[in-house]
Amino acid sequence: MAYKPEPAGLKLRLIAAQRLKSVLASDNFVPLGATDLADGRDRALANRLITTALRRQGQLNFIIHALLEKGMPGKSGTFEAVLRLSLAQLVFLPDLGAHSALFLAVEATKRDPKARHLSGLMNAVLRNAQANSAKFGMLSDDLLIPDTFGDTWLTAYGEEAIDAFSDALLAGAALDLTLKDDDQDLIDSLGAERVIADTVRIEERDRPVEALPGFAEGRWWVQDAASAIPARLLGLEPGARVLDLCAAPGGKTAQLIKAGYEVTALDADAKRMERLSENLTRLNYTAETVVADAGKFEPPSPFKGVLLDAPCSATGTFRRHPEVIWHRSVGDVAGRVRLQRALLTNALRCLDRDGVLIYCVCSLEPAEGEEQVDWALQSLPGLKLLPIKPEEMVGLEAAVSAKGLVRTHPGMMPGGRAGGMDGFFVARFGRNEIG
Ligand SMILES: C[S@@+](CC[C@H](N)C(=O)[O-])C[C@H]1O[C@@H](n2cnc3c(N)ncnc32)[C@H](O)[C@@H]1O
Repeated sequence: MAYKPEPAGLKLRLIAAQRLKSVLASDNFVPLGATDLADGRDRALANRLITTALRRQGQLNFIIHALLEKGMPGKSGTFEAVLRLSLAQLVFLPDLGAHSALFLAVEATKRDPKARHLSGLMNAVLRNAQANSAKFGMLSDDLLIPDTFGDTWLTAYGEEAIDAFSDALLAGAALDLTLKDDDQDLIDSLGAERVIADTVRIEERDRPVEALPGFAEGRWWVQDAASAIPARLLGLEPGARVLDLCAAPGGKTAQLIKAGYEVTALDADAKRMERLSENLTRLNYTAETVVADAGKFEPPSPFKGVLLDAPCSATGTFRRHPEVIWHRSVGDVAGRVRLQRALLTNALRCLDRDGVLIYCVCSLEPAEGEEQVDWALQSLPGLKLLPIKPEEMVGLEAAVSAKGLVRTHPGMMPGGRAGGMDGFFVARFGRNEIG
């Protein structure tokens, strides 16, 4: 049989389709790396196709609904993923050319034994999409945010913020780092800009994180500007014993060590704790590590500080994980709310009489943030609110509410910088005498 070379661009689409398929089936999105696809240009293109398909998921749902009369065929292998990647290219990435989208989608479908019989349908649907691409390209951004969250967010944050959320979803996130030591030469060599406190931001990079200056020497760690806020608000004396509950992979643990505290880092997930240990080793930091359930942990003696970065819906991370807003249901949020209450209750048991407790979540849901504070103040008489003051949040004073709670969202500009930040909620508590 004559050797038939593989069409250029097919391999990257097959690999991209597998990754997208796994994310559609509920995996977290992890960009393709060199081990997935060695060629850097192919990898960049494959990641661009996947991220466009994920960020535009709401609009693609609309288009697919309009084009597939009988809905998505069941048990059809990579058909849906290939279709979404190809629609993303045809409608939203016109610079990549329509021909390759069509031709390679059909080729990719033919190579999947479970989808092969649908190559004609793929061709017909994409031709229809091509004919209507101008119309589809003008679909409303309102489709980008699912109804599950759209209404709550509109009530909580207002229309202007929601528009900014859509922009942020499409733009993705810059790379924020927390510096171990302040060094302007390092910041310059990273091509970074200061954001707030010890957070710097890299807008564009041409290398993987591990190849950036200072990584191997442990001079910084990756941490979104919003995620770096909670640990700064403990405000204890250096040397204080601090318990980091739900600590892995250790971004906040590293900050607590940097602040001079004696840190115990706890997480229920042993594998994630291994990552925490590796991260601390790279940074030349040390902490006591414990693998345990934060809801049941009984420390030998109470801590001056407890930071509870509770498991949550993670909707605030949608700039880097656009899939979360499609994966999470109202029921998921309710389940996280119950877990957070159990963890908060035990966090209080771990806290010294004059201790400080930080509760935070990377969620945009008031149910996991502001409403949890209302619940805690009513249900845990041992807790009192220690309001956070705007002057503790230099460059982000607007994130502090009248009650002294911190709420960030992707429409905010930390330090006046464009590019947004994750959605985060932070509350600070102390102990009541009766507690
Ligand atoms: C938001 S992540 C923590 C991020 C971390 N604080 C940081 O800054 O790098 C939430 C963590 O909670 C952990 N977790 C979930 N349920 C837990 C439980 N019951 N007890 C302890 N850890 C738990 C997860 O394994 C996960 O590592």
